[in-house]
Amino acid sequence: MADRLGVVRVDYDGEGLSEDRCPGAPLPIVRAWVEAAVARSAAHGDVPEPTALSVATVDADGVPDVRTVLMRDLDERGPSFFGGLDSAKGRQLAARPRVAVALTWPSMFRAVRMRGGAEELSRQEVEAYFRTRPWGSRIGAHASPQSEPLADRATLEAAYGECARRWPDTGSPDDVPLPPRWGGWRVVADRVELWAGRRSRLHDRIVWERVAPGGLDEPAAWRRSRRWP
Ligand SMILES: Cc1cc2nc3c(=O)[nH]c(=O)nc-3n(C[C@H](O)[C@H](O)[C@H](O)COP(=O)(O)O)c2cc1C
Repeated sequence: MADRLGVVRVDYDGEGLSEDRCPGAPLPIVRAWVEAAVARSAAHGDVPEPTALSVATVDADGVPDVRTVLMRDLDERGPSFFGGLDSAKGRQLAARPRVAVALTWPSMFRAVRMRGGAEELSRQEVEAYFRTRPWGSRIGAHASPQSEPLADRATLEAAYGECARRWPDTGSPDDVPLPPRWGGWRVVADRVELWAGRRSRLHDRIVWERVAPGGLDEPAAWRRSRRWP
């Protein structure tokens, strides 16, 4: 049956999520779901960007904003992502370091949500990641004052060409310096939710709420509960 947008209704038929599969702290299962999405992407191609992370911030007027980035790391401290420090997200996070993020894998009937604080990554962490990026992406980071008004496409390409001439590709990770206003953030979650779609919209929702300081891998820091779908 198609709905009003012409979209065929799908009865989500995932394997669900039971308490006995959920550890006392969320990291192991979040990581397992990310790894499963990455593996599925490689095997079936129906999860095009398995680490695509929706990042919601709040502007100075309290109006929410959201965009998609790529999650680049995930450890007990939280997921991290990169972008321009003076971009809209960068300015919003500098003024109000609160964030909500979501990973969504519709073909797997799974989603993960987190909310909490955002902390800026150290220059060492940013540099270490920047050096792993392909030359063209490193040049692009220099060429683009992200989120600023841009007159036309030609201006962007001219800026890229100028940076490419300035820092030619030598095959070394040192050929392009880290742009001073390019950085990254880590989400320090105080709430984590896993959603597993099931038949007749009777989905499983398991929530971990922070009750004490500690990493995403420390059961003593979290209280786990279930939510109505
Ligand atoms: C799949 C996908 C991945 C993206 N990855 C990043 C990223 O890792 N970092 C980034 O700054 N922007 C990324 N973008 C672009 C952002 O969605 C956004 O346009 C940009 O960060 C500027 O957002 P802002 O003006 O709210 O700061 C990505 C977009 C898509 C659709």
